[in-house]
Amino acid sequence: MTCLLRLHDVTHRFGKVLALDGLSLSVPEGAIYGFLGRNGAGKTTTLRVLMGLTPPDAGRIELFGEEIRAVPVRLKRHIGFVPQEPHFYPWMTAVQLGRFVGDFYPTWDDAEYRRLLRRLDIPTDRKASAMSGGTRTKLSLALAFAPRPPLLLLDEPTTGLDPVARREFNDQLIELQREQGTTVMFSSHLVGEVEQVAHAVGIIQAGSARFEGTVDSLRAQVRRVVGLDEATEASWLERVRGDVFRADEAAWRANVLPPGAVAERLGLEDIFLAFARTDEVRAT
Ligand SMILES: Nc1ncnc2c1ncn2[C@@H]1O[C@H](COP(=O)(O)OP(=O)(O)OP(=O)(O)O)[C@@H](O)[C@H]1O
Repeated sequence: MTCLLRLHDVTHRFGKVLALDGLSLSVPEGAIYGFLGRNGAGKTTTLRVLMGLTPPDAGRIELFGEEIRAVPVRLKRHIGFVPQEPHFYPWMTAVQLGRFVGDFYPTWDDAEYRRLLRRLDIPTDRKASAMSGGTRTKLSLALAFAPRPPLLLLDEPTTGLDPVARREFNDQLIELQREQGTTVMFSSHLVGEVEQVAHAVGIIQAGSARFEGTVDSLRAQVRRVVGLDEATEASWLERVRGDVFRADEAAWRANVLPPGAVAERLGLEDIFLAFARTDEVRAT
């Protein structure tokens, strides 16, 4: 698997708050990578590091095959970004915004931008201030895809959209990603959404990666062990450490559980909840 982007042990502090705590992750080239974490887990800080807006205190970044400490402007030009809440000059129309944003990108493709506006049903002559939230979010997608960036970062882009608009947005993201072959990193705290769009998933908690892999491997590997009595639980959990919670199929079948215990399969929602409550899952 070729990775377009890797973070190694990246740390960032805001004063006393340790926002990123030795974060390591790998984003496969050409995939949609769902970056899942609770509020405050460190998703936005990670994306800001990748946009070159927040230089990390420590750690290494590998991006487009280069190893760097912080993301320089020349690489930023090859990264598209869709923010949580897009802010446009309210008096500009979609066409005017295209001209404005296009000036920042040497690879801006105006014909592609016009095609995207038509495709996403975005009015060309209406001011941004008169667009609905859903249309503004789609506009930020068109602006992000028009320069055909090899890497696109989306920071909880569907926040504030109703379920229908969210589904439409995500369907369009999947289609455009497929057409252009873009590598996409998509942050969200909505498990169902990540399940819908992502080929690979990274779960971040308190600034550290807790899991990385495909959605299927996440389902196959993570289980909740029930049926342990208190005395067994303490010694057994100590003995097996994290392995059993992240074992492969064969290890599960090899019956590593103590008598009476059962390893339950979980839905993705429950897996995420289990990761969020550190005491239930001993991973990594
Ligand atoms: N500018 C800042 N100054 C101080 N602390 C900050 C700042 N930005 C973020 N933090 C803190 O860093 C941690 C990570 O925040 P971050 O915004 O990256 O999380 P997030 O996963 O994106 O959360 P959300 O889903 O709520 O957007 C949090 O504890 C947050 O309070």
